[in-house]
Amino acid sequence: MKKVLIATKNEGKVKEFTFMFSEMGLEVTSLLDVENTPDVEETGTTFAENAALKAEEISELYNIPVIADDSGLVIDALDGRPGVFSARYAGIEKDDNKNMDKVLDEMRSVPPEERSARFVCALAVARPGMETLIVEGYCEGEIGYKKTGSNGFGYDPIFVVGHTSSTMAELTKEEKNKISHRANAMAKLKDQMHLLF
Ligand SMILES: O=P(O)(O)OP(=O)(O)OP(=O)(O)OC[C@H]1O[C@@H](n2cnc3c(O)ncnc32)[C@H](O)[C@@H]1O
Ligand SMILES: [Mg+2]
Repeated sequence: MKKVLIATKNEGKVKEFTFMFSEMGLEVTSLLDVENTPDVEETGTTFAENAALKAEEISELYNIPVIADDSGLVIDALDGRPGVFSARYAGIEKDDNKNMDKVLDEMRSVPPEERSARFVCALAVARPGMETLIVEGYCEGEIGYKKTGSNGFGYDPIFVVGHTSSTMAELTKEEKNKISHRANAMAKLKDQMHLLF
């Protein structure tokens, strides 16, 4: 089975990419499987810039095609925060619970009709000597009032999926991998995969 290297150290992402790429007959490896890989500095101001930074640095290092994901939660009532700072919103320790508590606290007096938000996922495919390909996927929803559900990862327990009353963390992995921002970005990548691997 052909392998694809995802330039991520996020276990939640690795599980979802493993599920979605296996449907294309591709096996996933990630930076969790490789010793002493660099932490790429995410100095970009957009998800796409950060995804490209991660994919290009790792592709250059190993001289192979690499995919990277930069993703996060964009909340309208917080002027788009946490955005590209989603991982470290409550501090550099990247604690999902603290991140969610900070968002719930900042949103505590925001009325129901103003709690709209979206997940964004930018995927970058970097190949030695070739132009980097970028696709983006989105998932609309709103911020709940408490953490509900135990599936998924990150901000899933406080994100109520649009037109449903379920949080992303209440969906099964099959359901999430059909409607998420990551699934929507993958769908755009799917018809180009034969060119890449
Ligand atoms: O950079 P890599 O190594 O991929 O790992 P990371 O966790 O730092 O990843 P990002 O920089 O892309 O930050 C993503 C943040 O957005 C959150 N996030 C991303 N996708 C999510 C999803 O599907 N559900 C919930 N939260 C998500 C996640 O918890 C992180 O806090
Ligand atoms: Mg990161």
